[in-house]
Amino acid sequence: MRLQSPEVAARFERIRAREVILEARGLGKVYQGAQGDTEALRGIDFKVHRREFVCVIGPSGCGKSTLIRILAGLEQATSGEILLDGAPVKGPGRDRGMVFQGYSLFPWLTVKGNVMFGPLMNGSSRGTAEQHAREWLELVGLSKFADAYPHQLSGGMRQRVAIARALVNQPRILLMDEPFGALDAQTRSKMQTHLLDIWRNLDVTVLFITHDLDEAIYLADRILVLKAHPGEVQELIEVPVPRPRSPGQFTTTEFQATRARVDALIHPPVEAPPDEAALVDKPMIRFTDVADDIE
Ligand SMILES: Nc1ncnc2c1ncn2[C@@H]1O[C@H](COP(=O)(O)OP(=O)(O)OP(=O)(O)O)[C@@H](O)[C@H]1O
Repeated sequence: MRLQSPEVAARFERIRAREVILEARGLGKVYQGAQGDTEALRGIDFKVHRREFVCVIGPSGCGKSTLIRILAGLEQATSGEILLDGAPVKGPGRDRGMVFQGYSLFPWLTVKGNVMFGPLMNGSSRGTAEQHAREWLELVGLSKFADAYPHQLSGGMRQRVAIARALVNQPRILLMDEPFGALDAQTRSKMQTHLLDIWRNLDVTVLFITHDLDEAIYLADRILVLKAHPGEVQELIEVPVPRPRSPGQFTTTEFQATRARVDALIHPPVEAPPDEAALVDKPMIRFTDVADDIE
């Protein structure tokens, strides 16, 4: 079945024609610990183009967080390198904005203060920092809450502040590590749509880690599927769902077929161990004497 419509194929042609912003070359990471070494990543190669939205997905322990921490310059690779705009990443920098799952806002600063923090640290005057903070808070729809403190906001609002705080420095790339993972389903869905709206209006490339297949397909141009032990690239999939995206697309053939494909990669069928059939016939241990009638 042909899944990519001519329009979507043409869109990927255009993306590929854009410059490469981020490139991983033979990236590897081995953690050394008292219990021995853990190879978290091995031979990771991929390229991300300007204004592309790439989601990273994979089973627990496949090295997603390690990868994003190396991209952020918070962790050193043991082999290979990361190039941002062609230059090797050697440490943290303003060219990368980070949004994590945990609300990493400063609780003692107001919403505006949190967003102004980066520009002030980078040498902007108070006036300029405040003006930029106001612009970004307007973009994320939080102008009215500029003087509120983080504890006065809902989880979704706090993540919007975190996005404004990351974007105010005008990074080349936004690195997002399960940013909506702690939100309830409804808020999460609103935040996904909100993020797409923001991204559409900006010259920013996004690398977004998630556990959630639907989230990855809804947001991404391409999905980088990793496999675990060690973390290696399994596939880099072009999402055939047209843009602009809307929640109504969740039921489309393209969406469902992509979902089945990624799901099969992440959860390959497991062969039952030879003695599993015997287990099924064993009696269950009972922890209750009450209400046999529920059976
Ligand atoms: N600081 C560390 N020291 C030793 N081993 C580590 C460290 N951080 C991660 N690891 C190991 O590296 C591997 C990859 O971990 P990582 O947290 O990057 O995976 P992940 O895909 O983000 O996992 P999850 O989806 O569960 O958050 C795992 O086996 C993990 O135990």
